[in-house]
Amino acid sequence: MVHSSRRRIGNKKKGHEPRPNTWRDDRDAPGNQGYREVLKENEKYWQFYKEQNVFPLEQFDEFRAALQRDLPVSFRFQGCHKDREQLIHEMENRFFGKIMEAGDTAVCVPKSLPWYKEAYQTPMSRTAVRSHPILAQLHNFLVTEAELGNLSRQEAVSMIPPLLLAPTSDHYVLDLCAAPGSKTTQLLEMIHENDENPKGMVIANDVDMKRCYMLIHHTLKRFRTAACAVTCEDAARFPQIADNDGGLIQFDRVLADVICSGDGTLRKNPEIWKKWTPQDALGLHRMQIAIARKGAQQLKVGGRMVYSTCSMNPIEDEAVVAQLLRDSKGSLRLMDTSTLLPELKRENGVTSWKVFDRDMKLYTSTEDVTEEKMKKVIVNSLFPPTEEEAREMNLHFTSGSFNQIAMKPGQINQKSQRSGVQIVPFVASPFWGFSRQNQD
Ligand SMILES: C[S@@+](CC[C@H](N)C(=O)[O-])C[C@H]1O[C@@H](n2cnc3c(N)ncnc32)[C@H](O)[C@@H]1O
Repeated sequence: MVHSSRRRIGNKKKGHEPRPNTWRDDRDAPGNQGYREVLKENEKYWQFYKEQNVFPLEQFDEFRAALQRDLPVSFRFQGCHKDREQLIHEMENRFFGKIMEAGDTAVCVPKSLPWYKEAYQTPMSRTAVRSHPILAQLHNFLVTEAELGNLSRQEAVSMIPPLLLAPTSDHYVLDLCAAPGSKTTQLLEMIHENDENPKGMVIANDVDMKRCYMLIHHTLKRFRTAACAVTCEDAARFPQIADNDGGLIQFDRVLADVICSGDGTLRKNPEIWKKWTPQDALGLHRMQIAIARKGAQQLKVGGRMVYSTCSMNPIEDEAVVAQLLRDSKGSLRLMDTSTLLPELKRENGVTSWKVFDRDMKLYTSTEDVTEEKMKKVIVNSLFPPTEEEAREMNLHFTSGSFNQIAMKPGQINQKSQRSGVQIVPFVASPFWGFSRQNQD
């Protein structure tokens, strides 16, 4: 199934009224105290992350407190909007001065992110913003501009993968797990940045039909473009696409913002507090590898892929990246991304981790598995590489924030030659992408 966003926009009914003056996700609307009622505790979660070494133990209390705080409000002005600077100016003039004059110490003026100057963040939650008299006016301004397609409300970490991919107007981009589409929009903005009719395009794919609908009718409706097609396919089986001359399209950029346990999104998805166990990640491991592998197969020689999740769990991040590197037999390599977005604070990835099941039983290898039903779950690729293998892979480049993979000549599989590919695994926030070939 392929939808052209131009056809969709062309069919838009005349006189269509803007949606109500509210963010789409209304869980923190007055009267709905959903966030408040959730007990922000999960002993297994804390124990699991204490064992994983993804950050120094002395930072544990800070980590815990950060996850228990409300999600900060963040938004970004759309990259290809001609009047972007003027709009930013208007926002600052109309609201920021008034907020500072009010002298309320509990109020924080949104600040531009050091690594993305068109994006803003305030540590205040949406509920706090909406209940403050001046900030509520700012909120209404943001809602209106979002409806008009001039800005996107998006978590700050979610903005990073497209920035790392940095597509240009002639790039073919594959967004393998795209819905609801905040990164798809950002990628589209980037290919439109200096070109109203770019040669390149974004293929936005998601396996979930309802979420594809949401991507088209909620997200893409605000962005007029003929440079996007939406497909509904299992990313692990994404087909090879032919161009007009029958040649197979290879993508310049691939985003693998994969399905994951979402355990880095506790502030946005509080129900995870109640139900999270280490088993969530175990069940997704093979799918994540399959999607990442398909993305790498669709990548052009010299292209770049970002693998990202919204989990800090090494099983969903480093273990997947390590297996992808093993499978690539030298045709992919991780790149040090420290020169990209230099103002972004980031941590090195880990090279060693522990494998626990639902009951926090520790496995050191597949030989520890006694239960028959766990034999398919506890597989070799869950376990950390040897020190030597980790060093050869540059696995430490994978990071609590993100990292890249560069590329050297080689083969991904017997049927496709690749070289010069870059992969950027992105950890601790939500995202990834891929596609399917005719082969296996
Ligand atoms: C983390 S969300 C993607 C967020 C999205 N990239 C964005 O920025 O808005 C993961 C998405 O993967 C989709 N998904 C899950 N399994 C998939 C599969 N096998 N193939 C393609 N998409 C899949 C889910 O429906 C979900 O929309």
